[in-house]
Amino acid sequence: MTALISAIDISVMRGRNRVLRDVDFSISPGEIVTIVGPNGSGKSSLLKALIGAIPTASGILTRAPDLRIGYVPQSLALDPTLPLSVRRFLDLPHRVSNAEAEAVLNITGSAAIASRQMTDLSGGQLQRVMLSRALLARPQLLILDEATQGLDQPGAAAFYQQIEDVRTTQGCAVLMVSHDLHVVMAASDRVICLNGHICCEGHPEQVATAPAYRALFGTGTQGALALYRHAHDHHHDHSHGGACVHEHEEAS
Ligand SMILES: Nc1ncnc2c1ncn2[C@@H]1O[C@H](COP(=O)(O)OP(=O)(O)OP(=O)(O)O)[C@@H](O)[C@H]1O
Repeated sequence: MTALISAIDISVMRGRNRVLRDVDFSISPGEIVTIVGPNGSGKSSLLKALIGAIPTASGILTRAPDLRIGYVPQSLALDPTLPLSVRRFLDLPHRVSNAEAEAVLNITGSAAIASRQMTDLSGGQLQRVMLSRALLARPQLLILDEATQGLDQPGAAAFYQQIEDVRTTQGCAVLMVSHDLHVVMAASDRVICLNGHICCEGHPEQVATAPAYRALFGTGTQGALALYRHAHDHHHDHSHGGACVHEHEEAS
């Protein structure tokens, strides 16, 4: 199957710093891939490099010709004094027909809130509206950068379920950055752990049972905290399929 995006050995500079090195990555049509990693580990930089928003410093990056990408941002800064309904929001930056708007709002279960003000929406409703707008592009690849920030755990789980449904019905691939480890593990085909480089990747089940993953994330719902204290003192096995060869030193 031809990859939508493929990266071989890429590195990325932000200012004078090399924030990503030796990254091999590809995503196939219909696949759900999640990137996890500590703050500052280069997750957003990788997304931006993959879509061409920032340059790569070395390596080979290939995107499928005319690749259609839908993007769901982390959050949205809205002027609370400016009236803006959900329906009008979908017209930004390009006007869309009522039929198109209805179709995407139906997909995300947001049809009932079409006339509501954007500033009155709950966090979960807002994410669904932003997902609706991303779907207007009829994306082959949907990209979400920490799209569930601010949602509680049930809210995040429901949103990821929605993403899985969208993948099934729309047939798009999904690439997302997330901190909700316990919920994304269930919803992803492949998980990539990033910390300036790919430290570990594979199918969630394989990654979840790998000793290195447990050392990174712990086994309980608070395991995510371990990630932030992760000391990268390990060797790498870049083969796909979840094998993580780590000599890991876990703080705490
Ligand atoms: N515009 C920029 N100019 C210079 N350095 C930057 C820029 N954007 C990010 N960086 C640096 O690049 C590194 C990676 O940042 P990036 O935002 O990709 O990480 P992240 O894993 O997405 O972090 P977080 O989880 O905190 O969102 C960080 O050290 C950050 O300070």
